[in-house]
Amino acid sequence: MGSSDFSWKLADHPKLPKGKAVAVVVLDGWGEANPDKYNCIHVAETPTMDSLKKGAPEKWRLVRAHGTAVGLPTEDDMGNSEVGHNALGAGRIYAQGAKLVDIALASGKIYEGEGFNYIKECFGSGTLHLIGLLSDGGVHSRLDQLQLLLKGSSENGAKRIRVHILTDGRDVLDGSSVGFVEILENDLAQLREKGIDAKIASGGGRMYVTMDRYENDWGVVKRGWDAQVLGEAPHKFRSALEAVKKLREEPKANDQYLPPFVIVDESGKAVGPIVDGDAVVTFNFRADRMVMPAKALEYENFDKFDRVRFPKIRYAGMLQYDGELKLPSHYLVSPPEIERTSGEYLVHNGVRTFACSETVKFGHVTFFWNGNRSGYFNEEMEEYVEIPSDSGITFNVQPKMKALEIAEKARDAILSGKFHQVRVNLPNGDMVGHTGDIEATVVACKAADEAVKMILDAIEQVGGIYVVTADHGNAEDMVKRDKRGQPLLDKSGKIQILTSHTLQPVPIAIGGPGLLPGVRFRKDVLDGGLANVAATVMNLHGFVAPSDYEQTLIEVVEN
Ligand SMILES: O=C(O)[C@@H](CO)OP(=O)(O)O
Ligand SMILES: [Mn+2]
Ligand SMILES: [Mn+2]
Repeated sequence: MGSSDFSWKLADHPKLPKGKAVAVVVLDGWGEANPDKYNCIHVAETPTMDSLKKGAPEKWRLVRAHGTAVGLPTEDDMGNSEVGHNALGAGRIYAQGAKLVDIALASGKIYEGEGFNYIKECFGSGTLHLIGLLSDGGVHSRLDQLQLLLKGSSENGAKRIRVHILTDGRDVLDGSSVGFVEILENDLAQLREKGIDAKIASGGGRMYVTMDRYENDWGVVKRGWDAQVLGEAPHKFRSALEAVKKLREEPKANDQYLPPFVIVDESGKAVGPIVDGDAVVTFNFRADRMVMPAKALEYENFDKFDRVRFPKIRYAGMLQYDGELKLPSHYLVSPPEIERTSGEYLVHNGVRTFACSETVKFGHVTFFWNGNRSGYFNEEMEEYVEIPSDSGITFNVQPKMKALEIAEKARDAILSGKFHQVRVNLPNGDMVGHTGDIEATVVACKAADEAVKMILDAIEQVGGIYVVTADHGNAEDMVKRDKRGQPLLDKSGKIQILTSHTLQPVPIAIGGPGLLPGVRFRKDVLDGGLANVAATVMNLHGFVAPSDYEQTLIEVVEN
């Protein structure tokens, strides 16, 4: 598209009216799967979502939410919130961080870029620190990418390397941290044989150390800072393998929540605090949980916690994590250039928007929805409301979370008549699903269903339209399965709980009194995915989507 002939103006839809209130509801972690006792959505009472399903195939269908449909490298990649909401909001499929990093590593271009050259300046006398999530989950980072980066950095001049690991257990099985540490230790030993001084320097569980998001709890980032930068933590070990093994012996220990630890030498001194003259790379490609640590590492003025020491370092992200804040300013791989999102188009075309979730998912319907961009496009036209999440708990103890409060805000926004689009994310299925607590996840799904009902009732009252969908699966399958779909048992005969997202498709339902009677899902978009939703929603606002958007899922037939 030549910039000179570009216009934000969307063409009028030939048949669909403007001005209707459209509720866009995203159920986080709500996939479609066979009904059995590990399908918490099936087990839970979900009368509202069940009633929507009865509208199939004209008003209810499934869409793809994983793999290449959302820009991930392969069909074995489960969906996640970042790529899911990016696709929902942007209406196109972008090669996502995971894939862009793969390409940059495979071609070696990563070592020629501005970011690597920037940090390389420190390799002469400083240490290269790599901070990130240690697993092969592929949601925030990938082990094989870390392995390539270690090898490539050492071949490109790094002589002293310290890895600060975050254990996972959320995108991969709980307990798998031990195996990942073994692999990494093995790689580092091989580097040492080549004369590179390479070690693990600190660690901790991802949900307790470093990887908070949307400013829910700066204490999480501080614990990481203390271990990684200051070399201070309540637990000290001589090796990371010993650390994870020992810390996992605690009753109820869990990879996601391991306490922070530092690795010390024989005299008890931390082996790798970050000091003046060092280079630091956060090797996660996914944005949300890296924005807060990136601020701590990069901002001269910072008041979220006492950093004690703010070392003069050269810091680069694997990607740039926030396009609006340009944070961090140096990065190894350019992020996907997600531009002209549906949110930006709609405000240019007079659509007033309200978006809401609770803190842990707030950025999903704002930041991710808008292409990893913080802030409003147009403050006059948009209102984003964040309901504070509970912090410092695992959500199985509060499975209802703030679903009701989110629904109330959405209801009030709909009834106020001030907005054309009211967009929410209901976190329960996902956040509670990640805890692996099946009973609590059933309660969570019921709560999300009740929230959907409240929003649909408000739409009914104002004669509006609803679109109910999800960003990826999670709660619909809580057990690891073999190739035939049978639950897998561990050595002691217990089922292996699946805390992660899934490869399942997700439902999308449309309806409401404002929907013209002839509107239905087309039959010719068989492989429809989340990226097809933006054009669909634009139609429901009375517009035709831009020609480069993925096609709409709906058509209007004469009755
Ligand atoms: O919690 C997260 O960071 C991811 C899982 O790693 O979940 P979601 O993509 O749903 O945000
Ligand atoms: Mn999600
Ligand atoms: Mn999730």
